[in-house]
Amino acid sequence: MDCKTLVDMPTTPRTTPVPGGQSGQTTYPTLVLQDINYYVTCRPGPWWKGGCFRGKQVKHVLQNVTLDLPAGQLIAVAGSSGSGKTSLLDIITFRNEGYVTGKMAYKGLHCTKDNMQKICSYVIQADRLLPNLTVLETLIYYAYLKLPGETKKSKLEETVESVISRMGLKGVADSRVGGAVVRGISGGERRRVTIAIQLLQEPDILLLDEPTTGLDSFTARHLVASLQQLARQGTLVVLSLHQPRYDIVRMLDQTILMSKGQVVYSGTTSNLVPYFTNLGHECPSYTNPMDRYMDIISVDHANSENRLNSAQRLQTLVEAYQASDLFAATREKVAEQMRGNFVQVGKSYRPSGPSWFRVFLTLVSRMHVNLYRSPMDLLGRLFLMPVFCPFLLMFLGQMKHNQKSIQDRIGLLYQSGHVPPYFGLFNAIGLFVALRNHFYREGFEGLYSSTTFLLAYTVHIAPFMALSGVIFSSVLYWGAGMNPVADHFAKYLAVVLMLHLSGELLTVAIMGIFKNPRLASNTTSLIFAAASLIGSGFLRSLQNMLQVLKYMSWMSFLKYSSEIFVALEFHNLNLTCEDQMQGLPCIPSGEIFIDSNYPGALDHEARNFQVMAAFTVGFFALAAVVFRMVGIRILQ
Ligand SMILES: Nc1ncnc2c1ncn2[C@@H]1O[C@H](COP(=O)(O)OP(=O)(O)OP(=O)(O)O)[C@@H](O)[C@H]1O
Repeated sequence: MDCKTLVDMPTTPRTTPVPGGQSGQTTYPTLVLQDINYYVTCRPGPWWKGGCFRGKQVKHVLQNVTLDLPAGQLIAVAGSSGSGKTSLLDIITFRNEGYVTGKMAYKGLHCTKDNMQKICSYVIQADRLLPNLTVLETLIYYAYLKLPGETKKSKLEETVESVISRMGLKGVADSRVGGAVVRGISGGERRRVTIAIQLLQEPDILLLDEPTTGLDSFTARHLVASLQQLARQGTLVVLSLHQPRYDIVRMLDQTILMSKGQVVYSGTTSNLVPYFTNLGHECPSYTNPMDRYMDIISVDHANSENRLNSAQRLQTLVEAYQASDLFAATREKVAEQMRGNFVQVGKSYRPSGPSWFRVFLTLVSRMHVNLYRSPMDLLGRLFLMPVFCPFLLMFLGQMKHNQKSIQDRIGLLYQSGHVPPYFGLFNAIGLFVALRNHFYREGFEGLYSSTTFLLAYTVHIAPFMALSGVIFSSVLYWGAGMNPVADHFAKYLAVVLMLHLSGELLTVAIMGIFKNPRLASNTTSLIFAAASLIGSGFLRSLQNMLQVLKYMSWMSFLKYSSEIFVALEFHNLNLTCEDQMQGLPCIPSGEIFIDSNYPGALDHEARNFQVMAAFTVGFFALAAVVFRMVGIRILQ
């Protein structure tokens, strides 16, 4: 197969008319882009070479891109790395970071972020799926998140089944998706699941960024064939491709060739060879035309002479395209659509999505199932904190009622205040990252807000946290022989639970700022250490601290938990003086210890509980604000 067979390729029969089309003439809806220019600002060089001190540079990523993209055809945007393919798809879906000029319209309506989010689905390069769910479960959960609230269960399952068979996933419907750590379905199947998710809502426009990257030739061909079929059913399918193989090129109805942010060719794939041959760039026999044309439109950076020659050739090709009849026809079509003179198909925007409550329940259920399916994660969340108790008990044993036991009690209370938030941190670092990445993708699609996500996360961890906290507190409290009053134990447990939850929520908030989990972990550890140093009073008496540190200690949540712990443990505690150290006064009762080290702790109990609760709620609010302000990261 070679260039000749590509010329002979039949052009797509466009037979399905849409309402309003003139008889005998097919008028598929078209997405039109008019004079799109895209600019991004970037630093000239890295910061360690002084980039921070030089002014930002403006990069012209896309230049005067005018395209008409009709539905019903499989359209590919091809070009070498950095040619602007992803940027073009980003602009269509309003995911771009920089500044855009130009116009975009679909079905007679100017495109806005809101309406494009509703009619357009975007398959990014990476597959972000929860590894422990099966293919069927993944799609069912997405159906609950995407389809209108009134959709009946039977209809929802029918939709999922139809998408599964369209994407050829029947054989793996009950297989685990898997990921980097857990073995699951193949990479190609994962790609198809990602695409299937986007088909649940039957989008008008489906964009795919390099969907064949990393796939073997058979899987890639199968995937593109599925997309071709989808396009034939009337969907506008645009995919970006690096350097497609010949069998894939043959399936493409339209090809857009890009280089350095400029369109070098846009038209039918069958016209590709005659077009370039006319320009004096023949395609030798037995050559993949896409390889040939990709070579001639790329800028060769091997040396300055090659660079100059290839850049000049590119410029000539761009000018030739802009002077061609092909481009004139495109401009005319686009201008006509922009004038609104074409058939108005009407607003086919989807009905509103599911209710907030349905989305919330779906998220909680999905997070639970994902956790239950991973025994190690589940065991870690439940038992890592309690496993710490035997070590503490081995070290302390049953506490006595003598003078030395004061130090033991301080050590025990110190650990009681530190272990729960630190294990909250470990849990968040281990288990939140995958969910966060998932949220970035789904949040971008507008499926739910950051507050809904964080609320679902908090509700899903609550039972595990409660069980883990109850085991930890019971073993430590009764095992070490702390103040044996049921009421005191209940209050101790409440503080442990609040500390555990606060630690996890603060880590989650920090992970909203730092993408890198290790950086988030270190930052949160530092905050905990600082809070302990200035607030707990276990490392240094609060009475002897500098005044400024005393003021700062009010900001430490460990100040309040420590006061509660000390009041609970030392209240009504009688101590013997038999082991009194020479030169040191005997402390015969817990009240004396409280008065000299934590004055007023007994009276402040209610206030301390309220502040602890406020910190817990505050950390949740902080996480919600951070995720909202920092925004949803674009993860390709
Ligand atoms: N936000 C941005 N900041 C800086 N440069 C950017 C930004 N977005 C795009 N670019 C630059 O614009 C050019 C086109 O990028 P784009 O990702 O669209 O290319 P591409 O054709 O999709 O490449 P690839 O095939 O490697 O994914 C590149 O040189 C890229 O560095």
